[in-house]
Amino acid sequence: MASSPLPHSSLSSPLPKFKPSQHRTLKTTLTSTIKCTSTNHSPTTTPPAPAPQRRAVEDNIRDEARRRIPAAENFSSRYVPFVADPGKTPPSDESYSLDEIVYRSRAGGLLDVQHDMEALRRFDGEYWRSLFDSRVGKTTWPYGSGVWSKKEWVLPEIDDDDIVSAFEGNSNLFWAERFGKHLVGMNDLWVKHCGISHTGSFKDLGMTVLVSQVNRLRKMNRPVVGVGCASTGDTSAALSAYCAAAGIPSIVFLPANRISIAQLVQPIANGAFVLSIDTDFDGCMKLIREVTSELPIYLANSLNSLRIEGQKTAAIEILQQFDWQVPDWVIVPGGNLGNIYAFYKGFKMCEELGLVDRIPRLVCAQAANANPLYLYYKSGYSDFKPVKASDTFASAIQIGDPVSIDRAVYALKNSNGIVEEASEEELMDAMAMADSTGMFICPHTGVALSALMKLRNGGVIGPTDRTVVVSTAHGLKFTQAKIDYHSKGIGDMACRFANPPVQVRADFGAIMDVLRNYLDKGAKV
Ligand SMILES: Cc1ncc(COP(=O)(O)O)c(C=O)c1O
Ligand SMILES: N[C@@H](CCOP(=O)(O)O)C(=O)O
Repeated sequence: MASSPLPHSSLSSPLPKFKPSQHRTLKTTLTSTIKCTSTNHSPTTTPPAPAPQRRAVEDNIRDEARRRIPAAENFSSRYVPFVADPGKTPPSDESYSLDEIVYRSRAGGLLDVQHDMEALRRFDGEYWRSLFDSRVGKTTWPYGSGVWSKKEWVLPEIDDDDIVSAFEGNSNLFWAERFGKHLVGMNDLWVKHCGISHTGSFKDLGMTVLVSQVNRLRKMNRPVVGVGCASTGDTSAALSAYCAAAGIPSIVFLPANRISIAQLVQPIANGAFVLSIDTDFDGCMKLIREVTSELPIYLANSLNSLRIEGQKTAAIEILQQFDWQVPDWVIVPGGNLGNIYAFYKGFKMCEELGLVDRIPRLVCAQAANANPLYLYYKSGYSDFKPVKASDTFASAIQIGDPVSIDRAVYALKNSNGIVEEASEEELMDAMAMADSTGMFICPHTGVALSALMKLRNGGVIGPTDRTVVVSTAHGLKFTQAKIDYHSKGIGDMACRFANPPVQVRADFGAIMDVLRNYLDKGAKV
């Protein structure tokens, strides 16, 4: 007999209450071997009850988490105004609980999620490294997620039961052996495949956090009837999937005819209310900001600093995957510019909490057709002007007025960072070259790889520098761009690495002729 879907309200059944004396530490199995730096803090060692091999039919991993005795640590976080220039800006006492619905400071600036670093510092770097390492590759709710395995640094106060997760994160850090060796003369080049994920982009990392918090707010009867975003495709895909998983309405504003078919179909399939609007992304962004200030629709773009908290875990994951060794360079394609700051924040927290002793240099890579940050960088950060972004094959970063410009500049200045740009031909050639070495990347990753090639050619990045290129979306979302390239169907582009299929008659002789010709040209057998 088919069972009826779980109504959303059934998720809000009250949690068992525990007396303070029953509280245990974060990861009881670990604490006996890990040093705690506080003298007045004494982690206990009671191991959790082993999970049964077969669950009763009415039991599941969420129930298991409900039975787990919660941690006693008082980790907390709150919104504070984002301070772009600590030297010039006087400290403010403005702050907000994460349970408030607020996206901007009183002065109209960006917000940042600030963690109680003193509380986190009560544990040393070795403690955090071991805790995070112990959670990788498990199915324990919610730590099976690469984001929630760092829960204490993300949203420490959310109840496990409110979390909406697809066990995102833990993405592959791919050793780009052939691309590195043959195309840029490097032996230590890596691609962090954030796009090989639940909805095919890094947006899942931020969206699990934002939608979980919305889930919590709705259980608290806060006025949130739905969640909305403007999108060039990936944000809307992630928002609609996580909202659908939680039974929360989602509303997405898309620039008409400017996103790929694969991206358009994602929110449609996940049941979002999809508005296709006759403007570009910047126009959609302006409209969603106006709408969310009028209606009880929660804003899900990265202007909302909750998103950054999830996205920063990709940086922590990179360090973890290198066994807590710090790479020299990390190259991130940039559009609305939340992600470059997220990477900075993840690396910086690891440094501040003693997991590593330095942070990598960051590179933000933009499409030349949508390059406001690049132009600002080239002006010595003296004169920021939004641009009218032109069409680009890297359509998800066709953004001329990025909301996180201040965050990006902060990240770059504090990591001795660089901004590079790539023309349409450069980014498409880079994508084709990467694909020919066994990857299947998106055009935005092509932008990042072209930046790498330029910085290698200019001698800025050395042959032995350990370098990570962040791949932001799955290549399968951008098949039309690849088809156009490989069929040499792009005006003014040589498409030097095109590999069009050969049309041949169904005839043995004809096929042998074609194959001999191919082998004579030097195909390796
Ligand atoms: C595939 C892809 N790459 C890169 C970016 C740029 O990220 P950000 O807007 O955080 O700079 C986006 C979205 O903007 C994206 O969808
Ligand atoms: N590429 C993004 C653009 C919006 O970025 P966000 O991080 O501010 O949501 C998208 O996929 O929509």
